[in-house]
Amino acid sequence: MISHEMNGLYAITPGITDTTQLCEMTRQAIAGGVQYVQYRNKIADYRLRLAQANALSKLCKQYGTRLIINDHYDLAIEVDADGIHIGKEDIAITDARDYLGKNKIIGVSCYNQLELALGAERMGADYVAFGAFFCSKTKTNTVRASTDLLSEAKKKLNIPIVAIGGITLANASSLIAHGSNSIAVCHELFGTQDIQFVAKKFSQLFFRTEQTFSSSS
Ligand SMILES: Cc1ncc(COP(=O)(O)OP(=O)(O)O)c(N)n1
Ligand SMILES: Cc1ncsc1CCOP(=O)(O)O
Ligand SMILES: [Mg+2]
Repeated sequence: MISHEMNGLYAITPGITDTTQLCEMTRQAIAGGVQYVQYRNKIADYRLRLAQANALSKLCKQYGTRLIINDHYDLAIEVDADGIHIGKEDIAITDARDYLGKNKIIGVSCYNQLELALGAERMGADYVAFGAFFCSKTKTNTVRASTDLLSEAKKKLNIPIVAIGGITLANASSLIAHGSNSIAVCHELFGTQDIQFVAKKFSQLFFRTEQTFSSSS
């Protein structure tokens, strides 16, 4: 387990087959201030996943942005990504750690369950993710998480918290204010004409929310 400050915008890539387009969209997101990129593609076959993950790995290394691979620990190793994100249908945390080693990031989906998050932390997760907080256009089979859960989790966890699911520029601030260190976004970021602009707007929310906190405390 590595100790790192997880902060800011976490981009979840859209499931598209055009690798050049995927890289250009991701490059724009990084230019707008994205701190973490998650390669998530549920429709690609092995060859396309490998090609896309390799291309994103090169891109992220070029800009010093962390790349997380969704689901596939073997792909993360293959492309020398910074870590993986796993959920309830994926590899166990302890097995992932054995394969990836102590220097890689392991993120774990905890849906709307604090108990899962406490267990994930004990097993060596580097961050936990809660959600969906809102209705997601990207993933429909989700459970709903609340800001109360975020506040409770903030008190009990020592590792960073990521919020995900239907997050927009209009609803993100309340998640940050309730203790989310990072917000993971797909549609609101990649479904727009000006990805760089939207990424910048999301990134500014962190700065503003933190400023509001420190000036009022
Ligand atoms: C940051 C982040 N949080 C949650 C998820 C969802 O993971 P999972 O439950 O394994 O579902 P899939 O994404 O695999 O459909 C995530 N990918 N990233
Ligand atoms: C992977 C995942 N897990 C819960 S919601 C979601 C999708 C996030 O994408 P969007 O920001 O478009 O809702
Ligand atoms: Mg998964």
